[in-house]
Amino acid sequence: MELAFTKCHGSGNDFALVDARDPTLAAIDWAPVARLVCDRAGPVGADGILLLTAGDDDHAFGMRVINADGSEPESCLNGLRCIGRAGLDALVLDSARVKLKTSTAQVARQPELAPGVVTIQTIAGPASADPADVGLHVDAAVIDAAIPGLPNPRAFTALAMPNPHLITFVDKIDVAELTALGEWCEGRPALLADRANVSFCETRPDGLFVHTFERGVGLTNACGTAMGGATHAAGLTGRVPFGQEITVHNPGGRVRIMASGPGGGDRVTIAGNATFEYDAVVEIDTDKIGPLRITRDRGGEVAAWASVTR
Ligand SMILES: N[C@@H](CCC[C@H](N)C(=O)O)C(=O)O
Repeated sequence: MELAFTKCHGSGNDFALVDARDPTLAAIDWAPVARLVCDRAGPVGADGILLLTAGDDDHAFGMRVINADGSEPESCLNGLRCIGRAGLDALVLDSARVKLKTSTAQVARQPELAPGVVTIQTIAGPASADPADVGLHVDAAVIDAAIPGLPNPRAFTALAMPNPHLITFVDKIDVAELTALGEWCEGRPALLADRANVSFCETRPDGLFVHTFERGVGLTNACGTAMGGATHAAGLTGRVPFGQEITVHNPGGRVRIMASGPGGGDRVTIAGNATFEYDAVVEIDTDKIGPLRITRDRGGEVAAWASVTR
């Protein structure tokens, strides 16, 4: 098939976004396509595929995400900004309810965070520390505590956003340590029914810095559900008050986040870039991907994002 997509990113977390509102596209087995498209040695390279899907009576449109390894997670909040932009543009809306795999989120246009940087706000959740929601085989919620059976003694907070996250606050992020733990979780240990995204976070004067090893992907420039989870975890552990908007820095950029806490239904509100880099087509043939043909260059947006101070 000839696959038409928009290459996009939120904080450097990059995706091939496909308008799959047509039911014939929605029915495709996207796992092998994601593995071909996301391969960094191939013509595209991405952290995942985003599918803009048709809405229903309660939602203007929907989002599916396929990780680079072909697995389909419950959510992706950097991706939701890009899907939000695509859906709002397609339906000529300023805000919308969006259907995710197991939850509902809201998206809305925001003033540009810098000239030429399209900016979208997402509201998602609820964040849950219930171990059953996280797929963590322990007896009670884990909030800033060591997890028996985990090969890392740090104090973690385990959250479902609703995808599974293990979050720890450290003085200085050790990427080798983060990678080792992320890879251990990828091994489908009995402790974690659904694997987990792992994040190491540093506190900063204006907020947090979060680096994530993503389930089904590996180390990424940013992970929206992880940054939202880290802000919620910062509230649960008294590091940042619930209801306060902070800047969350990441290796790919920064976003603004507010975690409501229980009083606001444990939702996270994130505002950040939804940058479209180019539109293109590629031919996909079972286990082969053809050369990339760019149909629209969006270099102006790439440059606008590059000029944003980190
Ligand atoms: N990058 C995403 C999260 C994508 C899903 C994740 N890899 C998982 O498997 O849960 C984000 O921005 O939230």
